[in-house]
Amino acid sequence: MKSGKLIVLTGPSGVGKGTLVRSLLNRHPELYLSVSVTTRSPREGEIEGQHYYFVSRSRFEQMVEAGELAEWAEFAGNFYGTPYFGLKQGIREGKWVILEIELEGARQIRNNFPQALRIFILPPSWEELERRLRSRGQDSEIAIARRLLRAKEEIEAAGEFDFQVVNDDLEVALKKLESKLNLGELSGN
Ligand SMILES: Nc1nc2c(ncn2[C@@H]2O[C@H](COP(=O)(O)OP(=O)(O)O)[C@@H](O)[C@H]2O)c(=O)[nH]1
Ligand SMILES: Nc1ncnc2c1ncn2[C@@H]1O[C@H](COP(=O)(O)OP(=O)(O)O)[C@@H](O)[C@H]1O
Repeated sequence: MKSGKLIVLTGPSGVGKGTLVRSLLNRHPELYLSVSVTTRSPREGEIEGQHYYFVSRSRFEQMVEAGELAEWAEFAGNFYGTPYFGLKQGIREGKWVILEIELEGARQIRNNFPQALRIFILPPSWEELERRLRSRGQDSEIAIARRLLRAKEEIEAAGEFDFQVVNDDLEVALKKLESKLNLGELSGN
């Protein structure tokens, strides 16, 4: 894999990773999002193969044993992993592959693909992170509490990443990401 072609995006749940990635993908066709497998249940509106591949715990374990995942981790009671087939597909298409993954997975990628560019997304404040998680209105109180607990650990590890971007104003954060990734000007579409 050529240098700079693998991008890891990590940050606490609710910080806006998904929102940022969707905007980047809309504006830059050279980017490719790797779709993860997860044992989490689909949220309302989530589409199989687009947001995630939703699998059973036993299917996930099979994939781990068969060596089909480039990295995997447990997060807030569910398993998540990056299938090699998505990475390969993105590379075949000559694209920059983005992995939107949590901290443990990002650490595995650092060990296995040291050339990957690793970015950490920070919230403007703790209060705002909590507000975003709740306002998304997609998770139970237990799921939110687990995500907030994990968020503390993740934010403490932000310094391990190549650079950090604060997602306060969305457009400002997008521009910063684009400039760091050398993606050129937003087309505005
Ligand atoms: N290690 C790893 N983490 C993943 C993967 N896919 C998603 N995640 C992370 O798992 C965490 C939970 O994701 P999700 O349940 O969709 O919740 P959300 O981030 O709050 O929308 C987030 O930090 C994701 O970035 C993956 O393939 N591997
Ligand atoms: N810059 C921002 N300012 C205000 N709200 C935002 C911003 N970025 C994302 N959000 C909102 O915060 C919530 C969580 O965003 P999401 O992309 O789902 O986060 P993540 O993928 O990191 O869990 C969503 O309701 C989203 O619309």
